[in-house]
Amino acid sequence: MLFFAKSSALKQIYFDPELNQRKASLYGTGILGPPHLFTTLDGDTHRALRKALGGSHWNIGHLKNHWEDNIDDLIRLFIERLTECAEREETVGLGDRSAWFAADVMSMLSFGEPWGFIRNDRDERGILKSWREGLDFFGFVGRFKFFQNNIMKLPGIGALFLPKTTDSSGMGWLINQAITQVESRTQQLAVKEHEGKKDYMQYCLEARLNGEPLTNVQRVAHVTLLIQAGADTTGTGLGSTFRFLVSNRDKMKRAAAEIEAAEKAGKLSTPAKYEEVRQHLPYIVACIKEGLRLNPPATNLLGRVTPNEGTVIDGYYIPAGLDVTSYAYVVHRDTESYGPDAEAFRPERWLESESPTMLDSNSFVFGMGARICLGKDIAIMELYKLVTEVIRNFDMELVNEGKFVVAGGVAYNRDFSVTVTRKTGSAGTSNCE
Ligand code: HEM
Repeated sequence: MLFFAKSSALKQIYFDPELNQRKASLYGTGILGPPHLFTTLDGDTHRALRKALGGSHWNIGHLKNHWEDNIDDLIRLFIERLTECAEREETVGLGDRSAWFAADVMSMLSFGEPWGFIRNDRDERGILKSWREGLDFFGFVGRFKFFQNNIMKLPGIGALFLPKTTDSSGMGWLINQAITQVESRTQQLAVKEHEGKKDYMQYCLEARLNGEPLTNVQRVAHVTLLIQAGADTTGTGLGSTFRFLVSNRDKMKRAAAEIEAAEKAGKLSTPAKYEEVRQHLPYIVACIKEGLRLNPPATNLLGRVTPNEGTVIDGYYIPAGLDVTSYAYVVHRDTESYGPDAEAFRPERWLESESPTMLDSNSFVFGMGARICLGKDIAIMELYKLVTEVIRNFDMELVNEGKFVVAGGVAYNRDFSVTVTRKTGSAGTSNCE
């Protein structure tokens, strides 16, 4: 695989239709069931599937109209739990807690109700722990095709490594839930139309691929994908943004001052709405962009295959049939795009830039082109709102910076913890890990 480290290669790799006719095989198709959007390699098949499953319900406008109030409820609960931590003077595992929040949002969007990560103050059913424990293995199998195509297919061997739907926790339980919920909703729909707000499982059940409903296995694969793609990715973006701010006191001070000023000017609801953050809190938005730039949660090799006649990327001729990729963690540190201090957490760069749209268009956080993340607007809404509300309500002191861990193409924050003090009302520092 050829790896391109400069922003200048991104558009050629990810927007050229010829290059996007095929994803590279290390996307690991087939380890956990049938190909879904992310693991479908062929460009035409992907296009049809994306047409079937995409739509305006993924856009910010729909989220604002249909889901923002529900996300607000989860944010209130998050703040309530954090306040209890402050009162008990405990250390808060803010990296994990952020991932719990994102997992609650995704379970709510997928099935209509959150699974209770925040309410019950825990990694519900050990889903995130199980996800993280599986990453190295899935990374290994995705890259070592011989193991995937031969060893994994030996009788009884695959079952040794893969989650089981009879498991009472972890990924096995998640898949079991997807199967159960898809089955029971399908039975309900056979009797009467879906009533009330449509969740994302419902969109999946209503999707038509070339005029036909998805098969049952395709439905289950996509419902499972919603949680897998949207929980620990957004959770990592949240955790990293918090960690960079807590570790850079001057930046945190500026962020807090911006929120306070907007609050005094009467520009913020409680919790702050997405649109208010976008319009009135540019520094908070810049902090989030900078956090995602330095700690991109989906640090995968997003390989594409060069076409039959070969191609030119970033001035180099690349022959046919080669895997080519960029890599967010590295391309986000390209000094030609971000300047000599590209390694530094400096949100100001997003505000000072003479060409902010160029900076935005070089961002590889969510991928690019036809395969760009479908859940981008969901993630951005969560980030804007939760980062604002936590900083608005709490002073935080770093206890343990922890580690940004990259495994199997995604990343998470391990052992990042803080103490929190409520800004208004009863103060206290706080061990809610
Ligand atoms: C900060 C959070 C997130 C990051 C950094 C992220 C990043 C990415 C990246 C890099 C891709 C792959 C692009 C490629 O293969 O070229 C992707 C695909 C995808 N993401 Fe996200 N994502 C995030 C949140 C979400 C959320 C909340 C959802 C909601 C379900 C989601 C759903 C998906 C789906 C369905 C795909 C496959 C799209 C396709 O191949 O057509 N993601 N994401």
